[in-house]
Amino acid sequence: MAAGAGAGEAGLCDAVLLAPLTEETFVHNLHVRYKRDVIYTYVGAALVCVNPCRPLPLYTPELVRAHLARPPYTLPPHLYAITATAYRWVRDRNESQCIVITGESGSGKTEAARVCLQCVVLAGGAAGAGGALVAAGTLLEAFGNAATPINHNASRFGKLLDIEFNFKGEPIGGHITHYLLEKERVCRISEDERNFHVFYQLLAGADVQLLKRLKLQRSAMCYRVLVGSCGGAPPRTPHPAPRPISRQDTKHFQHTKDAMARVGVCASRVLRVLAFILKLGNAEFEPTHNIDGSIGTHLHHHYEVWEACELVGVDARSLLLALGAEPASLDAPAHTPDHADSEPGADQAEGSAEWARSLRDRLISTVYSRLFTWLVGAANQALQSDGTTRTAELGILDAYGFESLSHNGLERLLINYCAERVQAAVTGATLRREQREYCREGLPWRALPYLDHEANAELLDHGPESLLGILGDVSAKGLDDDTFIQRLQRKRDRRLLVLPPDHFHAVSFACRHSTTAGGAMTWSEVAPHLLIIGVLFPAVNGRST
Ligand SMILES: Nc1ncnc2c1ncn2[C@@H]1O[C@H](COP(=O)(O)OP(=O)(O)OP(=O)(O)O)[C@@H](O)[C@H]1O
Repeated sequence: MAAGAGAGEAGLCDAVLLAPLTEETFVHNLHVRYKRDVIYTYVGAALVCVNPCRPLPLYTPELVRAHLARPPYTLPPHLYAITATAYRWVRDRNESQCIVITGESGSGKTEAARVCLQCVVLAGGAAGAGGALVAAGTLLEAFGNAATPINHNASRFGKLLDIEFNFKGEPIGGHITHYLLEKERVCRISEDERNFHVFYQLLAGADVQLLKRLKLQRSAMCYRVLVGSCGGAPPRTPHPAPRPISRQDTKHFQHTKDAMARVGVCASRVLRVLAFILKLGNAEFEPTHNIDGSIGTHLHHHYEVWEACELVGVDARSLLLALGAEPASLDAPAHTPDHADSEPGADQAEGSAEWARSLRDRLISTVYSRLFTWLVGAANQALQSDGTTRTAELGILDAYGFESLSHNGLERLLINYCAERVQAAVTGATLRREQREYCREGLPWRALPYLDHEANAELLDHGPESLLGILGDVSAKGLDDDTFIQRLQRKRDRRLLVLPPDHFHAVSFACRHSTTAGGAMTWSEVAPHLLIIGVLFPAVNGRST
């Protein structure tokens, strides 16, 4: 460590130099620096960044060049220093590297990943795959990010970007691996959230002709999936408005279209699928008692379904049959009683309408998730190296941010679990490495007590009696949520608080988060998520940081 590093700065540039090193002194040091707009601080080989929540003049090509030209730790702490160090290992030693970025939602991970990418692209020179890498990032941000109460640009998927280099250190291609898109969002948002950015961009940025071709209205209020409500029937009266479509959305629509062109995606096909989702989301099903005494499901807004199907070449009658709505009910006037609850068979009728709604929601979220996967595939195709021999890779992992919202379902539980696992891997690796170093050098040291992330993660994933183990078992046997909650109750663990009938709290590194066991967690839904867990973490753990 160069003694002069950070000279003239407030506080200490490396928290390792703090004496005594306690949580209070550590936070105080960050605070002192933050007040002077110094957002970066080293902790040994790791870097802590405090989100400034406003643009700072910290990112220039000159600074990238300065960090590339100087050995590590000779300039004040910066993300460029971490990236330049990793880059030099790739270029000079042909050793693959990975930068792992963690933190809770809104802490600045995506911005940090952008800064790392900017540094790599500048370091590698104008030649190569820099443009395609940036375009792929823009595209996935439009389709995979959304505004939440915590962050107006929250990533709703995990992303590992592997940048491939040739022997000269030029980026020649790359590969994106995405993890668990929060697809539930497509059909269910709460009042203070937005759906994925691209929907608002489309409505704001499309010209009149395009809107007409897609049979869309300009206002987001016309689409149930863009209006904050926790699922259920669409609002009959105007709902509290989601954040209005902004001029930013209009501008970003152009960037998204440019990015699609850059990665070779046909924008018109993609936009038709988006319109299909918006319109099908408006289909509403209500229980009906037919004149012949039978019970059925009546479809409202059937023109939306017709138009939606026309856009993507799907047979509307077959789709409605699959959803459980009789095609006859499209034309024939159905009798929808005002007081359906009091009629015999009301439960059964409501059940079939509910079934149709739930199938509709699953369909649109699955279509969106497949569209997203297809876009990632297209981006990867565009990022394929040009045949030049790749010598090493630099990975940038922008994992999920921990968050606890008013309603947390299965997907958020898994997102938080991923954040926990990444945190456990990072803490374990850094602390273990420091301790090994102390031992190797024969230095006297006192073991530091630290939060046991591993135990928190194991509560969720270790063995058949873990939370996910029980969930998998219950789902595989087709048992209901009550059984799931009862089995959790039998588990005695101070990190788990079960609140019947349908809630439980699990402790994590960030806080205690409440999850609702919200029905229909079938094995077919749970299994792919568990598979992701099996794939993500060996990949992260197996790399050097
Ligand atoms: N280095 C920075 N400089 C200026 N603003 C920043 C910086 N880092 C983050 N921000 C601001 O904070 C916001 C949230 O950051 P970001 O989206 O990167 O968080 P995140 O950790 O990726 O969140 P999530 O896990 O929800 O995706 C950004 O939109 C930006 O306004």
